[in-house]
Amino acid sequence: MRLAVPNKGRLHDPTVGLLERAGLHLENGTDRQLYASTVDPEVTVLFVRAADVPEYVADGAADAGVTGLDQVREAGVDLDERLDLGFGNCRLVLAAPENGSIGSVDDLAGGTVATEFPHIAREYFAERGIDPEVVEVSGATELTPHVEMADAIIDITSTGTTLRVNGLAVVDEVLESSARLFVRPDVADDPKLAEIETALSSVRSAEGKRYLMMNAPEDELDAIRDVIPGLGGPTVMNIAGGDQVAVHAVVDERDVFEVITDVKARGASDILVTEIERLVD
Ligand SMILES: Nc1ncnc2c1ncn2[C@@H]1O[C@H](COP(=O)(O)OP(=O)(O)OP(=O)(O)O)[C@@H](O)[C@H]1O
Ligand SMILES: O=P(O)(O)OC[C@H]1O[C@H](OP(=O)(O)OP(=O)(O)O)[C@H](O)[C@@H]1O
Ligand SMILES: [Mg+2]
Repeated sequence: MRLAVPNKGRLHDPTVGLLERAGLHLENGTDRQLYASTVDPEVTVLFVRAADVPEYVADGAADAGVTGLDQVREAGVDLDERLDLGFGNCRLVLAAPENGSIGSVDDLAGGTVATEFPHIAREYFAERGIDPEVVEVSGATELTPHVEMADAIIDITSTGTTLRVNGLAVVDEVLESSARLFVRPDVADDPKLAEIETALSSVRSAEGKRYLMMNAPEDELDAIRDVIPGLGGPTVMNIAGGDQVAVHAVVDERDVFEVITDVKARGASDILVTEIERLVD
């Protein structure tokens, strides 16, 4: 199974980090290398531009890939989306100079729009029954309205800083995007893909969770159970030769503070909190 992942840019580090945490350790991936083997001899990673991932997968050079939904929509290829990976969250928006003449999509009839996403742009305008000229640029799109190249842009925004410092305001949202695992439909049932998917989603499931361990008086167990909002209830183990039990539970990170206070008040001791790398349901 070949997995195409971004070789640089915003999605590279989080993708490699996710593969590592999922246990798919890259064996020989260096900065300049374009492919790497992994601990699984059946899984190879290809490093390509985020924008090229959809084509690599669709053409069969790779079987699955990680990239933004925006890139898959722009490529116009037919891929199955399997997992939202929880990073690369951004919005593709139509934006125009603040306080200018473009206040709605319709104001762009007969106008010009600059974008790195011409395919998405043309589709978006066609759905709205207008046909502005779409000018393709390969970066610094936010500049184009200020040099009379375009009346508006369709570009990525996340914090909104780039739009703001360039005096642009959002006119409409075109697409909400994030990094996802995409596969070619004909490999959808491949058992290796299921393994990769389980590994990646186990990392996602563990995010924001903590493993809590404690000793507790056996006769307080019910009271302690009541205050642990665990995943399917805590695991309880007898400790030989005493009236204490060991209680283990998976708890939401944001509940940990309160749970510790509550279990301590019910006699728990030796409380340990650890991070969880992966959680396979
Ligand atoms: N500001 C952002 N916040 C969150 N995600 C983003 C942001 N900008 C881009 N992305 C996501 O990351 C993907 C890749 O963008 P990135 O900027 O890393 O590469 P690029 O500039 O298109 O390509 P390259 O660096 O190879 O020239 C985008 O398609 C989008 O899904
Ligand atoms: O809303 P913000 O948080 O400001 O993010 C938006 C900016 O991020 C991306 O650019 P990037 O930083 O990836 O630079 P690039 O143009 O070189 O791709 C995107 O093209 C926007 O310009
Ligand atoms: Mg970019």
